[in-house]
Amino acid sequence: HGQLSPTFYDTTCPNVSNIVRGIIEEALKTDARIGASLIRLHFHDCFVNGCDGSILLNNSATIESEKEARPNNNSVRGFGVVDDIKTALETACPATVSCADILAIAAEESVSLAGGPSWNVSLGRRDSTTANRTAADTFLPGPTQPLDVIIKMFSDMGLDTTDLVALSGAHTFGRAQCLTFIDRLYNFSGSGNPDPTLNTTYLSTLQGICPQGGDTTVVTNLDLTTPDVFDNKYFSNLQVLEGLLNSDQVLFSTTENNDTVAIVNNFTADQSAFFASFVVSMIKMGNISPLTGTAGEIRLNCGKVNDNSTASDGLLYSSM
Ligand code: HEM
Ligand SMILES: [Ca+2]
Ligand SMILES: [Ca+2]
Repeated sequence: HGQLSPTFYDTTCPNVSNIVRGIIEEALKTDARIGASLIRLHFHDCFVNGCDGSILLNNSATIESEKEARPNNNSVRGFGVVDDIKTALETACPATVSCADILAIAAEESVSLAGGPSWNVSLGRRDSTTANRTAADTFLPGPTQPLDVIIKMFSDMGLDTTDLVALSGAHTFGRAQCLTFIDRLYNFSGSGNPDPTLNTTYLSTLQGICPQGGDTTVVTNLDLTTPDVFDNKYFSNLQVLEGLLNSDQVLFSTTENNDTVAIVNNFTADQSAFFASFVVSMIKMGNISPLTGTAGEIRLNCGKVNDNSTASDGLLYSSM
């Protein structure tokens, strides 16, 4: 994927990163969670037909929006901020920066604004003219899926176990709804009991937030220690059985012969090792099947495919 390059917009939109950063900074003033929501959009874009902005398309006559796929529906958020970024970029550099690249840049700026690493984002992706809801239902991992299945889903995307553990570290910030982990609190794997790999104090806290028969759309912090800071506390939480999702805790509590435990221990002991791996893995994830060159288009509105008939319609009518 040598087609992508960190200097792609250097002459056509030299300020692109600062513009994206400025809008996220503004949004963070009223929504501490927005950075987390934005990086998740990039992940859910890249795992479905590659990093092509497909997740941003709304339903239309030709589009079955990925927004309504099971892992996304009533869950992914941040579309308004993406639109604000797009509007600002259309003013600064019209028809130049793709929506797929906006997600990649927003992911990096969000991590860096939350205290995590900065990196040079590879750029030059173009936007799809299609979406694939079935692929979103198929390829996005779920919080109750077994570790071996999640490992396989990542390896199908060219991401190894180190990438999986590093990228899971994005759960160092952001929120999750009760419905994504409530089985761990009352009826783990149909046992009628809580998950034994859940710290009992944390269990009581979570039972208070998510009572049986209560509103399962209530959200809580993915990282109970530093909920809005991008750091390695996510990994130390796993060591004391304070991972929120089953898919988080199994990285440490797995009884299979997986190398994820050693990686969690390494990232707990050494935050700079986590940051370095995270950057490598984000660049790898951002390289999944991009559209480049003249493939796809630069969408003018991230929610819909360009209407290429408008110009010729105008000509048609004026000549009549
Ligand atoms: C390893 C497999 C993964 C699973 C099973 C998973 C699952 C989930 C679930 C269930 C939620 C909560 C959704 C909700 O309650 O509405 C969530 C949130 C989140 N995920 Fe993941 N995730 C995974 C990997 C990743 C990766 C690779 C990233 C980014 C690199 C990521 C970033 C996030 C962030 C930042 C949030 C919080 C979003 C917000 O607050 O709006 N996740 N994830
Ligand atoms: Ca996509
Ligand atoms: Ca944190």
